[in-house]
Amino acid sequence: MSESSGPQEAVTGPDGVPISQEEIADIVAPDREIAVSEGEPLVQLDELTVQFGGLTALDHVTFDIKRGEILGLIGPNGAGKTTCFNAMTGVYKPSSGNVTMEGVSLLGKKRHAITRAGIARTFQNIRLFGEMTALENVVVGLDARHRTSVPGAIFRTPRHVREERESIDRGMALLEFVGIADQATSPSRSLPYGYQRRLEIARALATEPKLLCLDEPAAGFNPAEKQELMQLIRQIRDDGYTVLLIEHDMKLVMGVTDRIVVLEFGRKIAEGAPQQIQQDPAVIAAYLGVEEDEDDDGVA
Ligand SMILES: Nc1ncnc2c1ncn2[C@@H]1O[C@H](COP(=O)(O)OP(=O)(O)OP(=O)(O)O)[C@@H](O)[C@H]1O
Repeated sequence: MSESSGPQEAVTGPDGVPISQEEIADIVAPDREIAVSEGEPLVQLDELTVQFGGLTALDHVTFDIKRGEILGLIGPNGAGKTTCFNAMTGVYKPSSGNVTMEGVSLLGKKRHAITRAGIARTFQNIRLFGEMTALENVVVGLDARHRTSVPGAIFRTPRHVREERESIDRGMALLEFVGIADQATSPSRSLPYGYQRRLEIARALATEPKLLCLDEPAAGFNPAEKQELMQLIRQIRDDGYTVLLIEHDMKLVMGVTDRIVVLEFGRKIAEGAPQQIQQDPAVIAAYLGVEEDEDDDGVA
């Protein structure tokens, strides 16, 4: 078990009775859609193209993200993976093509509207509010869903007080879900690196996304932490979320994803189950010449 992330003691309710994982999951995502329509496309990228001046970073890329799956997005450095995330989440404006979620186009929507539509993400470089506690960082994400007005907050109306209490309960449940509830009151910048990554995931989950996009969540992790992260990603999927994962670590990608899309020079070169991708000649060729590391890069 790594130093930065470990099993937590059983959570108990106000009456001291232990709370089950299922009960925690219900508090974490009360409105989540149970994967009744598992396998249906949730998000569809259709001929998505992003250009930076003369450079085509994403070139007519088409694929579906199916409800309830963990989809890996892989490719050598500079292949266009992050650009793809950024185009989906409103950071970059695609030059052409479309991104739809449940059939509704996300093009032209502002970032917060895309969050509200149900896409949340983490970043390659951790972006937390360093001075805020772990719990406060999560509550910020929850606040995006609140309905009380500014006067409501100033005059502390019953609704505001109720929402505040619910936020704290849900925030704690989310921290529990990602395995760092014991650090709730620590300033996020003082948390070990692995905990900060988990906190980012908890904060993204606070918005109750339909799709959670993880951009290299295992960067800087040791093998034990990677194992624990794989478990957490599976737990997130099993709890009814759909996950899009950009990750360089092939063992992790092959071990945790249901399907994989491979990009090279902005183009999709393969799509399929992990075993298929591992043996795909185009994928092997794309990774040839990429420096191989024991735990990083290289297919297989
Ligand atoms: N804001 C930008 N302005 C200009 N070029 C960009 C911008 N963002 C990305 N690019 C270029 O687009 C291409 C794809 O980059 P991108 O970051 O999407 O690749 P990636 O697959 O995520 O790579 P990595 O694995 O190294 O993170 C690269 O050539 C990159 O230099």
